[in-house]
Order: sequence, then C-alpha cells, then structure tokens
Amino acid sequence: MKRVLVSDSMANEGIDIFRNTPGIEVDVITKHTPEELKELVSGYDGLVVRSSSKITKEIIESAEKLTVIGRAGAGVDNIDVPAASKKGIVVMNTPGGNTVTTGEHAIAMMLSLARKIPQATASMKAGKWEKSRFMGNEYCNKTLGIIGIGRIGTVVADRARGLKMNVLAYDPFISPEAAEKMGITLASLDEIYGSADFISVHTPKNKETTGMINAAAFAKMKKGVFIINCARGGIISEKDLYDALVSGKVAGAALDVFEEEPTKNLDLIALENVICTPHLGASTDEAQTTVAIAIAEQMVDYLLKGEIRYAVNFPSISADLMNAMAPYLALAEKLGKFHAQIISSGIEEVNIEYSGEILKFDVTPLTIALLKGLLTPILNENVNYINAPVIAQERGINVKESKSSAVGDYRSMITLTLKTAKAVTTTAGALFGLRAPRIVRINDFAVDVVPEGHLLMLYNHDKPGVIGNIGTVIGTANINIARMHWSRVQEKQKAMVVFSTDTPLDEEILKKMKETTNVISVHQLDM
Ligand SMILES: NC(=O)C1=CN([C@@H]2O[C@H](COP(=O)(O)OP(=O)(O)OC[C@H]3O[C@@H](n4cnc5c(N)ncnc54)[C@H](O)[C@@H]3O)[C@@H](O)[C@H]2O)C=CC1
Ligand SMILES: O=C(O)C(=O)COP(=O)(O)O
Repeated sequence: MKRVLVSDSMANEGIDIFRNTPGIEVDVITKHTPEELKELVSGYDGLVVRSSSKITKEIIESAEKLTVIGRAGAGVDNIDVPAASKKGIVVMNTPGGNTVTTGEHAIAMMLSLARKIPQATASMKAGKWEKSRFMGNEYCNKTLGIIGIGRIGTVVADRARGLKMNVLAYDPFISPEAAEKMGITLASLDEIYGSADFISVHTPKNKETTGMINAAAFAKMKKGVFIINCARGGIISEKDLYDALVSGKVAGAALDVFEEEPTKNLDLIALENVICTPHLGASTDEAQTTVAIAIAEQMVDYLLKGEIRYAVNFPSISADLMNAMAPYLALAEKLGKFHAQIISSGIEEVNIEYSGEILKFDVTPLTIALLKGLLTPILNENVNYINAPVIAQERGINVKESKSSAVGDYRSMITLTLKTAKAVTTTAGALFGLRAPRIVRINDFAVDVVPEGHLLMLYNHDKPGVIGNIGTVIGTANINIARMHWSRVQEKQKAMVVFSTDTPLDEEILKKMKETTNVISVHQLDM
C-alpha cells in the first residue's frame, strides 16, 4: 500500500483519484506547523503540495519513505529540489494546468490597475461617489513589456494584443526564430525598461531572477510605468518597489505574490497605488480541477508503475515510451554495473557513445540509467534514477555523451569508456534480438556475455590447458558453470574468458584460480 499526504488544499477531483485507486491510501492534512509537517511526512510515500507548504531540506532529509513530491501547479520554488534529487525523490509539477487562468489573472490585474477598479469599488462601498478621483489610463497602443515569455507570458502576450497593445518580451532562453513563430517581438531588458508603459513578470523564481527588478531596474524605467507581478514574490524587490511607488517613478503596482506569504509588508499594500490579491493567480475552479487531476494521475502512475511524467528533476517518460525504451534502459544500467566491477580506482571521466537505432530516443534517461548502474556497486547508499546524476556530480565525475551514426555489427550499441587515475577502459553493450542485453566488448576483446547472475572475468596467457585447469578448480569446489565465453585478440597472446556460475565463488577458490598456471587476473562480478 502506498500512502499519500496532501498537505495543502486540493480540489476533490484529485483527492478522489487517490481514494479510488486500489493500492493507494490518502490523507488530507492542510493545517500544520513546519515541525508538524516534518513529523507527518515521514510516514508517507507521496506528498502533494501547492504553494503554502514549504518543503525544506530538513523535511526532505527526515522523510524516510518519501519517493515523490507532487506540486499541483507550476512553481516549485517552495520545494528544495536539489535536496529531493540527492535523496532520490522525484519532484513533479503540472505545467500548463493553470496557465490560462494565471495569464487571465495578470490581465485582470493590469486592467484593474490602470483603471483603479479596486480603489473605486472600495470607495463606493464606503458610500462615496468620487468620479474625479479615479482618473485612469488607456491600454490601446501602449507598450507591455513581458519578462519571461513561457506558457503564462505567452497567454498574457496574446490577450494583450487583443487589447491592441504593443508587446515586447525579454527571455534569454527563447531563440529569435521561436519567438517569431509565436509572433513575439523579443527585446533586451533595457529596451523594455526604456519603452514599456506596463511591465508584467512571468519568470520562475530562482537565483537569477530573485531581485532582478530592483532600484537599478526602476531607475531605467519610464516615469509612470505600471508593474504587475503574478509570478513570485521577491523577483521584484519589495523595498525598492515601495520607494519607486512613493517617488512616483512607478505609477502603480498589481501584486498577487509576495516575498513572504501571507505578507507582513502592510506598508507596501497600504499604498493607494497598489492593488493586490492573496496569491490567487491559479485560483479558479477550472485550473484547480485540472491541476488536481493531473498531479493525482501522475503520482499514482509513478507510485504504482514507476512512470515519470513532468518531473522537474528527471526527463519525462510516458508509459509507451518507457515500454519502448525499457530494453535500452536495462542495457545501459547493466553496462554501467558491469564496467564498475572491472575497474580498480576512482572514476574521473565517463564517456558514453550511443550509436544506431537507439538514437531515435532522447538518450538522457539512458545516461542516467547507466550512471545508476555504474554507481550502485561502488556506493553503499541507495542509488536511483533521480539521484544518480547528482551523486556523479558531487563525486566530481565528468560525464560526456556523444552520438555516432556509424552502425557496426549491432543495430544499436552503447560504448562506455571510463577514465580512472590508473587506466582508461572501454566496454560496449548491445541488444540480442529485441530485448536481451549483452556485453559485446571488453577493452580490445570482442565478447558475447549475458550480464546476469554471477560472472567471473579472467585474463590468461593464450596457452593450452588453462580452461581445463580452471574448470577443475571450479568443479572441485562443486560450482556449476552455466555459460562460458572465450575471446582473444591475437593467437598466443593475452586471452580472456568470462564464466557465468550458478553460485558465487568464495575467496579461497578465487585465490586458487589466480594461482593457476597462465592465469593473469580474475574478477568476480555480481550482476
Ligand atoms: N500567481 C500564481 O498563482 C501563479 C504563479 N506562477 C508562476 O509563474 C511562473 C511561470 O510559469 P509558466 O509560464 O508556467 O512557466 P514557464 O516555464 O512556461 O515559463 C517561464 C519562462 O521564464 C523564462 N525565464 C527563466 N529565467 C528567466 C530570466 N532570468 N529572465 C527572463 N526570462 C526567464 C523561461 O525561459 C520561460 O520561458 C512559475 O514559475 C510560477 O512561479 C505560475 C502559476 C500560478
Ligand atoms: O502554480 C503556481 O506556481 C502557483 O503559484 C499557484 O499557487 P497555488 O497552487 O494557488 O498556491
């Protein structure tokens, strides 16, 4: 039974999916202190959050069973994703589920801001009729600068064009060609600051964007600019925004998000030219139903079938793709696991070359699978698809991928070259038929090894009698040989034999084998 905790409010349609799925048990507990949440989480396999629960490193580190954190929404800045990745926990969100709703909120905020609708509403509710107090500004032919032209930014741009606004966008990760296809005019930040009448922010909150709109940025803006933030508090410095609003440089600000939530910055929101909502960007029935269903389905699929969709710390693999890639993932993992056991010092560099039909897939998950296989025999800690790249990086292992269109004897091949302080070694793997993994090369030796069970890899001088002598040592120990593959590069030089045995060999027998005439070295591998 997999247990899921929903720690922020979530639409019933999502909770029902958990409730109605055999094998899943769900609890909804939305009122908790951070300490209580830490205690609570430790008993669950899955955790669903929105923006209220802060999932810190401390919570993650103490969450013994947790394998997946689902964000019913877009931003994951309230989750310590690096800490989750290190612990092997998948973090997934529901991109797109609240895009239109949040874009509409930004437009609603912009429209309300320049026409002072919230202030006029409050005045009328207070029994007044202050027609001349609430003079506004028109949008038609004004310039809207959008910072971050992703999903939400694109919706805002589209709706703003309907209002006959000129739209400029800044996003360093969008190519001019992609922008042109979307009908977006890209501009530099300085161009936007210099020409925009309205500026709306739609980036994620991260190291680069935190505080990106600060006093220096306000100084470059047109006097009388309107600012809209429906992305994240802290992308705009609240202190610098306050000063710019008081000085009149900024004519008004519409804020849905705050540096701290619920905000304690009452001085800022008390300003006459600030309108605000309590993080309502995604709060529509439609968006909440969509994101709740999406995250529940994604988490059920992960918890029960291992299918990963929309993970922010792993490439997405649908069930169909997973099925198609499964033999290659198994091959990559086996190759890594095999190679890790034939080296004798720390890995400095991993070079992976993919060739043949395998190139029809995104090879990123294959590299992750290979790293998982490679690190598992070396480390005692649990290595999985999520933490393998993090562990490799932490250990200073340089991972390089390359692709080759050259197809040799195999339809697909993965060639792995490891550089250690002592040597550079190469192995290669291919599929036999459609599914069966094989090791097909060990350094200079062409082989055909089934990477399963207990293997013995032995180098010897290519002289008569070696096989007989080794067979006698293994047979005397009453150990059955299941398979055997012999290979040599050139007659009478070094040769190699790989045995597969039904049971592992103990140290004493291994020692006897190493002492056998003409044997150079013996490695036992556990696959
Ligand atoms: N107020 C609310 O309730 C909601 C807020 N959000 C916030 O909006 C953000 C954006 O959401 P989506 O559009 O769905 O994400 P998205 O990933 O589709 O778009 C983000 C865009 O920002 C761009 N970007 C990243 N760093 C940048 C930088 N330094 N300068 C300029 N552009 C940069 C990216 O290239 C991307 O195009 C989320 O991360 C979340 O924090 C999202 C949903 C609801
Ligand atoms: O999806 C997002 O990034 C949001 O900010 C929505 O936040 P919420 O789920 O309403 O707390």
